Amino acid sequence: MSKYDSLAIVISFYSLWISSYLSDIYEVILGIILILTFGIYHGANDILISSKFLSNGKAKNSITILVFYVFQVLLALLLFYLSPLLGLLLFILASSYHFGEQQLSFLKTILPETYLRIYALSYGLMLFFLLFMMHPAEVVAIVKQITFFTIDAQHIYYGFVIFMCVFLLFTFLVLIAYPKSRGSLFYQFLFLGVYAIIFKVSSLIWGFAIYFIVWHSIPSMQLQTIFIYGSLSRFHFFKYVKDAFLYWILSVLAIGLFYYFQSTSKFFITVIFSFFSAITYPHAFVIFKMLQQKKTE
Ligand SMILES: CC1=C(/C=C/C(C)=C/C=C/C(C)=C/C=O)C(C)(C)CCC1
Repeated sequence: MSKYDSLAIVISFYSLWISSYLSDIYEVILGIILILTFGIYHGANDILISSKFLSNGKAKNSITILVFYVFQVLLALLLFYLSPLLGLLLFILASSYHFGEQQLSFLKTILPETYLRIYALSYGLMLFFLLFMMHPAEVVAIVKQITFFTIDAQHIYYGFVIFMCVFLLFTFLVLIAYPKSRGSLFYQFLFLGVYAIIFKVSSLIWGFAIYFIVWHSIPSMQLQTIFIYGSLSRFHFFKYVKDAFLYWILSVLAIGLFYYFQSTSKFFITVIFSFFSAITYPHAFVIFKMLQQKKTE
C-alpha cells in the first residue's frame, strides 16, 4: 500500500466524521465545492497532456487541441440533448472504464491489455452500482431529472449483483493466471471495503465526492504531474496547479453559463452531472492515451 493510499483512508474517515457535523444541505454544498475545485482541476491540464503526446507542446498545437476538445464536448452535449438516456448510459460506461483504469493501473505490467480493459470496466461498473445501490431513491430522482425516465430501484440492485459477480469472476481468473497480482489485489479489496463504508454512511453526493476527490482526482493529478514534468516534486506540483488554473476557471465559468441556460427547475447537481458527461469523453481519452504511453516508456 502506498503512502498516499494510507493517507487517503485516513482522509476518507475524517470526511465521514466532518459530515456528522453538517446538516444534509451543507454536506451537499461542500460536496459540490469539492467537485468543482479538485474534481474539475484534475481535468484542467488535459490540453497540456495532449500536446505532450502530439509534439513538444507548441502553442499553435495547443489551440488546435483546444478546438478539438471543445468540439468533442459539444458533440457529447448534442448526444445528451437528442437522447438523454443513451447519453447517460454511455457516460456511465465511459466513467466506469475511466475510474477502473486508474484504480487498476498497477496491473498494466502484469495483465494483457484487452483483459485489463474489460477488468477495469467491470471494476468501475461495480463501483458505481455499489454507490447507487446505497442511495437508490436519490439516484432515481437525479436520473429522472436528467433523462425524464423513471428507473426501478430494484434494477439498481440487480445491476450491482451482476457487475459484482462479473468483477469477482475476473478477479478469480486473474488470481489463478497471475499469482503475482495477489498482494496488490488484496489491497484493492480492502479499499473496496472502505468505499462501501463511505457510500453507506454518507449521502449520495458526499460519498461520490469523497471517492472522486480523494481516490480518483488527487492520485490522477499526481500521475499527470509525473507524466508532464517528469517528477512529483513540490515545484512540479505547483507548476501543474499554475498551468491548469486558466482552464479550470474557464470550465467553472462554462458550468455557470450552462446552468444559466438550463431550465431553472433543474437542481444544480443535475447540471453538474450533465456537464460532466460532456467533458468526461475527451478527458477519459486523454488519460487513456497517457496511461498507454506511460506503459510503453
Ligand atoms: C454519482 C451519480 C451519477 C453519476 C456520475 C458519474 C458517472 C460521474 C463521473 C464523473 C467523471 C468520470 C469525472 C471525470 O473524471 C448519476 C448517474 C448522474 C446519478 C446521480 C449520482
